Amino acid sequence: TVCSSKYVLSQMHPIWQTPLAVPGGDRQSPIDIAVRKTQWDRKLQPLEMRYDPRTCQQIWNNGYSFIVEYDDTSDRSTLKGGPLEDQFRLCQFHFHWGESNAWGSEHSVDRHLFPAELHLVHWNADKYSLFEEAVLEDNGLGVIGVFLKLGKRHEGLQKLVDALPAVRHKDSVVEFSRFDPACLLPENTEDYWTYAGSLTTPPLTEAVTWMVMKQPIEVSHDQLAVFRSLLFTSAEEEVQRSMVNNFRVQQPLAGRTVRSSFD
Ligand SMILES: NS(=O)(=O)N=C1NCCCN1
Ligand SMILES: [Zn+2]
Repeated sequence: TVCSSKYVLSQMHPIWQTPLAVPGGDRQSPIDIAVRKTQWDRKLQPLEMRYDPRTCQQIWNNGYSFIVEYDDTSDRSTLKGGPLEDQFRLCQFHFHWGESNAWGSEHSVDRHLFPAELHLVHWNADKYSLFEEAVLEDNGLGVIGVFLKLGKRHEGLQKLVDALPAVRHKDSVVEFSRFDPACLLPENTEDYWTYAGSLTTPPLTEAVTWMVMKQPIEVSHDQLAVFRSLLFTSAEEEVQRSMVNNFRVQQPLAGRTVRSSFD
């Protein structure tokens, strides 16, 4: 359901100029994952990602992040298993990052923030026929979150990093093909946390089953620096603003349980 609650105007998001909190929303994201309060669910199945690199279409700077978009008009890049009861289609992936390596991720683990976080966004194609439909339903979306930590250069990410200067400004788009998003997953995809949440950027709808990977991937300082060279602003704007700190503030757990697929 679309968040029908009234917005609190007391706080505004620094980038979207929309309210931060969506009270009346009791399943908002992101959250801190307090490990000692998570509950192991031994019935959680392994996640099954089957991505076809040929469905990769383009990279787009939407003025908040850079989005790598996939053709989701058929079941060629799919996600199922884990906590999901249906088959979901990959529609896009994007990242959130900070101006410094000390923060940038949306979720945290025992309050530990990572320099960046990857979101692979999928929608329930068994129940709905378009992303725009699924985004309004409580079982409509499945987002995989992967933390990025500073370390060795990520060879698979480099192809994406090399394309970023072409989408430096808001509203720029560049063709991007044959990119396998599976290369951005950690070796261990069996261990994850899952909870019922929301989108962290508008429309902020409470439609998301989150699956946050326990194991981060490693990227180099130089690769993150290229993320930070992107701009929130379009080429025409007088004042250029660096695309950094594009994460939402954490939201109340509001009594939810975060389950783990591992003990
Ligand atoms: N950061 S997030 O939760 O994935 N938010 C999204 N909002 C719009 C569509 C895709 N994703
Ligand atoms: Zn995101």
